[in-house]
Amino acid sequence: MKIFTSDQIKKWDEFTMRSNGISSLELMERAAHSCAKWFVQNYFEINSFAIFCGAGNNGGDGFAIARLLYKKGFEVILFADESQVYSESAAINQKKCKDISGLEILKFENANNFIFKENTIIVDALFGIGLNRPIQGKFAHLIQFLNDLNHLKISIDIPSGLMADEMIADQAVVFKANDTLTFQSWKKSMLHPETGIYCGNIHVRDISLSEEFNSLEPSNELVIDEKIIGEIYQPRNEFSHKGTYGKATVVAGSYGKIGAVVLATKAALKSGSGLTFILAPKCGYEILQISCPEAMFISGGENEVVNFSIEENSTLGIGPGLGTHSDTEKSFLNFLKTCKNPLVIDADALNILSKNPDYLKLIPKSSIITPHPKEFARLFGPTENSFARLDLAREKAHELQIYIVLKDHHTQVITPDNRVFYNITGNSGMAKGGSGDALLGIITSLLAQSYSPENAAIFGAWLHGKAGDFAAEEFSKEAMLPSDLIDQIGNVFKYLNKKVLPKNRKD
Ligand SMILES: NC(=O)C1=CN([C@@H]2O[C@H](COP(=O)(O)OP(=O)(O)OC[C@H]3O[C@@H](n4cnc5c(N)ncnc54)[C@H](OP(=O)(O)O)[C@@H]3O)[C@@H](O)[C@H]2O)[C@@H](O)CC1
Ligand SMILES: [K+]
Repeated sequence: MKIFTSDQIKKWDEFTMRSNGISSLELMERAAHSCAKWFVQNYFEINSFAIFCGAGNNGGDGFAIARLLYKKGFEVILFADESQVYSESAAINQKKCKDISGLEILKFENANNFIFKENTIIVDALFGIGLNRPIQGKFAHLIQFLNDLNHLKISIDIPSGLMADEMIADQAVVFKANDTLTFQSWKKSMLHPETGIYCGNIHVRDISLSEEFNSLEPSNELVIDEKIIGEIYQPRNEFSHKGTYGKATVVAGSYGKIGAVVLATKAALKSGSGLTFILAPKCGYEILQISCPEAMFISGGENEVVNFSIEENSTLGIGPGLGTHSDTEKSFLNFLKTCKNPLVIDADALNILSKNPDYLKLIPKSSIITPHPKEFARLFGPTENSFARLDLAREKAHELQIYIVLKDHHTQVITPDNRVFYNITGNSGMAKGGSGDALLGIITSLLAQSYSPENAAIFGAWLHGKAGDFAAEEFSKEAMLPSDLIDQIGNVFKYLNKKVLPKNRKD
């Protein structure tokens, strides 16, 4: 799914109106119906809504939703500033509400003294993607007041105070929603931690904006959806053998950190590589042979990996629990000098590379590195916020001609040609030591199976998150472990074959 800027979304709305032969008012009605339907489906038992409407088309949506919910028998109260100059469509919808005798429109100021019923849902239709400056004055007071209410809060299109594609100022006032019903596609600000925190759960509402515009309009930022995954995933060929699915080698571990090797290896095995090898120190030999009997062990030293004797033609994932011992560092750097094929690099291998900017030049072209924000900062320097971090990652991915999998709540896969793929699977239950080791194993395994580096990174990030979601469903976010995530990889492949492929395959 492409991510568009607010200007592009406006063009998309206009293109749709022209090509469908409908007015702005009709498109607004479509959007409002879609939201009203969601409210009925999800909150049928709650019959009270307080809807706050601004002067633009977002406010227009609010008025139209109020009318639709009222007509369905819900109790609705509207708050608006009657002195504001409404957009054309908002004015028409405001008038339609005024004409309904049971639908009261109160002033914003009245909200302070209004007694909201305990189960009233607060709906934010103050500002949408037309916000063009920080919120101040009476709107800021109103939003602060609403944020302090202990009620369920839902934003229409985007929480008021957020711009679709920009970072917010330090002291910005933003409506803090539990859920956001956004039209047609994700907005960039919903995917970054500093701004996404205001959105709650995102529900993308399909309002049938033009498919033609969507395919023609360029965007180098995308959300990894199931359509993309359906196109990447290659189901296994029944007439195949273990040689068909490549050789993956996990290069990892040091004394006391053999668990990281187990996790990375198991994740690689579960992701389908034909042959899986482990290059680890001897101290982990028994643990690894017992916990990962399907993998073959190659000794890389006594307590650390100091010898990169790699199985021929195998794809390497390097880093988990590797340690940064000077001998490990020396042999890793020497190995890199001879290495031409793309690698997957994480954790301590990244920490070694961060010691000297010249080391970065040793990374083979088209390799995939998987830093978390702290590792990223060690490698490339600090940035002010996640938007700036992404910009720097784009610069570095291009300069080094590598793929960067920037781990975050919405992990970003950045390609050497400046595209960004945001992952929307995964959850906070994965914020635990060991999750990253599993990701390295998954991506290495996919790369070994001849997925291109780009597809291995995108598919790997998605698969990892989806397995995490399945694990959270079964064990809770708190109790789920990275090993539970690995155990769910099989269910994700089953899901892909049953649910995703039939929808997305043309052949
Ligand atoms: N038919 C369609 O196109 C459809 C559109 N849809 C909906 O429309 C939304 C976009 O609507 P929009 O463009 O009217 O912008 P919106 O955010 O409602 O308000 C902008 C107004 O606020 C003002 N303003 C800006 N910043 C301000 C500030 N800080 N403090 C105070 N005022 C500020 C600005 O006026 P200004 O003061 O800049 O002259 C302007 O009056 C979109 O998110 C979706 O919900 C859907 O219904 C689908 C169909
Ligand atoms: K809003």
